[in-house]
Amino acid sequence: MRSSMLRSVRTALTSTSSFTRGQVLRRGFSSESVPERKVVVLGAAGGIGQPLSLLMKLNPLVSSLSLYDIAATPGVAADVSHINTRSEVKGYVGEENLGEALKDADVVIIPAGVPRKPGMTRDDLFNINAGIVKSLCAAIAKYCPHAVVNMISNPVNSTVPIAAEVFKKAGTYDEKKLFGVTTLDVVRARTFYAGKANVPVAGVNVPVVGGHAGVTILPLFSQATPQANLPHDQIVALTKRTQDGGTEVVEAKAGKGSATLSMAYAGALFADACLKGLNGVPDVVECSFVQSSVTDLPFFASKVRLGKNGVEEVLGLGALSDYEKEGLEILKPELKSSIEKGIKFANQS
Ligand SMILES: NC(=O)c1ccc[n+]([C@@H]2O[C@H](COP(=O)([O-])OP(=O)(O)OC[C@H]3O[C@@H](n4cnc5c(N)ncnc54)[C@H](O)[C@@H]3O)[C@@H](O)[C@H]2O)c1
Ligand SMILES: O=C(O)C[C@H](O)C(=O)O
Repeated sequence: MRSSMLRSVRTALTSTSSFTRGQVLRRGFSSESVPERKVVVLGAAGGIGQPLSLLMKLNPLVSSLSLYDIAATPGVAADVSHINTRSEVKGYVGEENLGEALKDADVVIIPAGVPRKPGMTRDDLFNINAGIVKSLCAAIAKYCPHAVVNMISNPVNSTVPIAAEVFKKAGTYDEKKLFGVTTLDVVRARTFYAGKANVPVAGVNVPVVGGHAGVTILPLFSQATPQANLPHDQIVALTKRTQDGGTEVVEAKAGKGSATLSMAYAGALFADACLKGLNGVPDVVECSFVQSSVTDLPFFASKVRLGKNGVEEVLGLGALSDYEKEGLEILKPELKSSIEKGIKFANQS
């Protein structure tokens, strides 16, 4: 999946046409049958939004790219629109234009909201971001109720349940179409594991389950491929580094926000997987925070098979090591309370 996306990016950068015949054939489409797909980025002028918009502009599966923010979108859209790739770009600014931005969307990506500063938890963002997400989701329910939603805004463990409640109230909830984006945890786990195992990162995969905050992020290094049989103390260190990956970036940025570039990469990777699923590409599997019955919690991140309707199958956890079983029990109370906080907020007003 990753190599095909890199291929797509390379092709987009080197081709004056939207996508090459070879690429179209590799995806199993005739050039006539590549579907039109509209992707919307809400918060497109932000630290994540800008590079994510760039990466979506490079994605040949996108035919229409709609960039929305409360400020500065016209400049971002004008800039990105000059890139000679398939999609037509439009920029929208201000709430009065949100409906037009969302209309006919296939995939809506939401990186709108404030990022952390050193010393903050993701939950400290709740007070501001919960309201932002709630109003954006109300607009999604109104203007593009069938779109696949990729939630990036933190705290993901609460913003996804908020979105679900907003959609339920509007009568548009489809649990197959709501995703919390946890791909950055997988990206980090792959990178850190490859470093420790001394294997080429391109061939590494590591499932990451649970949620997206601190101990709720549970990388399953026992299932990492290729197997490296790392000693337990190294697995513990890798787990901790993956759980604290966001904080590592927040501290290094020293007050200037959180991960933006790696997040844009991860967000583009996940949106690409959703588009492939919608287009009927078989065996597209990514980890994501979704409505789930894998544990006793109503939402949980695990491997998910993506298809024409969004989630095709939520996959189970597989065999866990004792250390991972312990991690699973540790994460449940925090994840439960973050989910409940989101549900309560959404139903308050
Ligand atoms: N899921 C993840 O793995 C992950 C990773 C990194 C960051 N994040 C989260 O993503 C969010 C954005 O981070 P960032 O660094 O891009 O922040 P940022 O402040 O640089 O950008 C956020 C953008 O959202 C816009 N915005 C605010 N309210 C809006 C609204 N009502 N409608 C549309 N746009 C609105 C702002 O104008 C700004 O352009 C944060 O909540 C951050 O914690 C999540
Ligand atoms: O750490 C953060 O606040 C941003 C994001 O959730 C991350 O994992 O980088």
